[in-house]
Amino acid sequence: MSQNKFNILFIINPISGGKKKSDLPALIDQFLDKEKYAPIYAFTEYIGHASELAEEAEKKNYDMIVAVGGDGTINEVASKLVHSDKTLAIIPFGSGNGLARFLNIPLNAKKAISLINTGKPQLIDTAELNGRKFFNMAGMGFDAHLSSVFAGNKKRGLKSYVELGFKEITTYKAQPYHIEIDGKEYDNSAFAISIANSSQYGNNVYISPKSSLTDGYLDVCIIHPISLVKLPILAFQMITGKTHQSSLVKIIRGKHIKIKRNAADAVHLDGEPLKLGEELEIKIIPASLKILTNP
Ligand SMILES: Nc1ncnc2c1ncn2[C@@H]1O[C@H](COP(=O)(O)OP(=O)(O)OP(=O)(O)O)[C@@H](O)[C@H]1O
Repeated sequence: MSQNKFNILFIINPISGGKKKSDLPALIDQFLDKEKYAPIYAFTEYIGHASELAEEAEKKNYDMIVAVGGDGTINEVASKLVHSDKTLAIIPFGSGNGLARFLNIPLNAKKAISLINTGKPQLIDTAELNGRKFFNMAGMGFDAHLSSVFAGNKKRGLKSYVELGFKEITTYKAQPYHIEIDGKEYDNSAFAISIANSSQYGNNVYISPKSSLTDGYLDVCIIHPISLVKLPILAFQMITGKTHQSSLVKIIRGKHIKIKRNAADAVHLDGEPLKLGEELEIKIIPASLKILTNP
């Protein structure tokens, strides 16, 4: 590794967003400021590999680690960089790119690479659910169910995600939840509950338009049970960033959230599904990740 340049590791997910990335190192070589940075490239080979590479890199002489992929790849890499002095950067290559869009990182690869030359690191809040980190959004109910079905789907990309969504939404039933937010209790039946650190799921679909990554709070977004005829209204409110004014969604800010449901079920952390038990505990970790943003 270089002694007089910034050492930068690119962790590249070759399957995210359904886009090929074999020629990406050459593109990075072309657009990265080589006077300033000494780049190293690593392609992930399996689920969890990005996390292993980031953990190793955190202990080594790297100054910056770049997650090349979507929110799932960022989650794996960033989970190992919470409270680290190393900077995380993003080249968005996902299906949704929720965190990258929120941070205003260009979706164009050349522009995202150029931003690494000039961008400024900023500390953002991160969060954890039952001890597992998330950075953009966690959720349960329909969105976790959909992530879980999408993970088993052969096709990636936005089109297949939307197609699956239409199919699954017709049969999904709302669930009851007991929710405690900073000591205050609520009993709700919900179609889905999203715990928002940023404002959007990805693809500029906003569940929590007023969320901030630097306010020290999470937003608990409870989507009320909803009939199929009202779904287009909710979809319109999400696309136009109006869910904070919607009667179909209740948004409550909090730092420490406990949720009890009737049975073990799916949750998602930044779009990656897993099955967890009935009791979920979620906490904000304020100003805990150094990340490159677009000034
Ligand atoms: N070589 C690989 N083969 C199969 N899966 C991989 C490989 N490398 C990484 N993964 C997994 O790919 C999954 C999807 O990645 P990611 O979330 O970044 O993309 P996406 O789902 O297309 O985008 P987004 O989360 O923005 O919608 C992650 O769970 C990651 O662990």
